[in-house]
Amino acid sequence: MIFTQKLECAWSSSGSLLTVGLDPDTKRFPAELQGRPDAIFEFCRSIVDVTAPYACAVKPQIAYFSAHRAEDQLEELCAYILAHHPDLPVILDAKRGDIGSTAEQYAREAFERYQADAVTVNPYMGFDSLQPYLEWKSKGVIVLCRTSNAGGSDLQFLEDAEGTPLYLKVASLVAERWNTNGQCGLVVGATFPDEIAKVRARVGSMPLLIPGIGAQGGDISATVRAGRDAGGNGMMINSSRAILYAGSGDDWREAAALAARATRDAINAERGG
Ligand SMILES: O=c1ccn([C@@H]2O[C@H](COP(=O)(O)O)[C@@H](O)[C@H]2O)c(=O)[nH]1
Repeated sequence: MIFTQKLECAWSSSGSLLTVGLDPDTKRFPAELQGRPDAIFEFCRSIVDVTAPYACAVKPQIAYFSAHRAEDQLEELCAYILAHHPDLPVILDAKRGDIGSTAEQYAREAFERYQADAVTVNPYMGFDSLQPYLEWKSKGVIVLCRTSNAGGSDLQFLEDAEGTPLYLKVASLVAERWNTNGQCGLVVGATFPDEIAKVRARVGSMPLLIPGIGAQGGDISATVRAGRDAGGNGMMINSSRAILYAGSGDDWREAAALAARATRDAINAERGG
């Protein structure tokens, strides 16, 4: 099954647009995991098990694994998710971007080593830098467009001679020229709901990965109003820290599950789902 089909099935079976972000910060782990060599895997595995009923996808952020020489734990985690939650899409947040020959290796890493369903990529080296990912026809390629951080405006808001900002040029390029196989999505931050609406207006029903609710303070209602597609779906709304670290005591699993459920419900309240 190709990524977009898997995502549509997940939206429908879970009734959720929430993506649970896996940003395992070892300093914030509960006491029971401190000092364990497999702590990163065990933390993420538990989080996935307890939040999966409330999620349409999970998004491991690769830096939290590679910084701790824990790529093997990411590999094991992705294999675990595939075996135990086969209907839950895995979006590898790597934000890759490099010349084609190197991109081929990054694509293999994402789709073969980690078996991810989709990967995030940076468009600023142009089409040939994304082509190696697009050759994996069954996989999703999610392109940075209007990122959630304030500094994203430094470049993404630059306008061309007609007054079109760069992020909208990216949205149009992806929708009209690069998405020939229907496998692309865009990253648009929840901290910029007006821009989410402008992107949605340009790209039809293309899936949007929307980080920035929770710890970054993005408004859930404004995000859903701006980003939903004609069918009330179209979004993977990510929350990482607000779910992962909702509790720090013995009840950390239950706290994460409750936070995920509450976030799903807040999203659905606006969506009418
Ligand atoms: O524009 C972007 C693109 C990606 N991210 C990633 O999403 C999560 C957000 O974590 P929170 O704890 O929910 O703030 C993190 O992995 C970022 O690398 C983003 O925030 N903004």
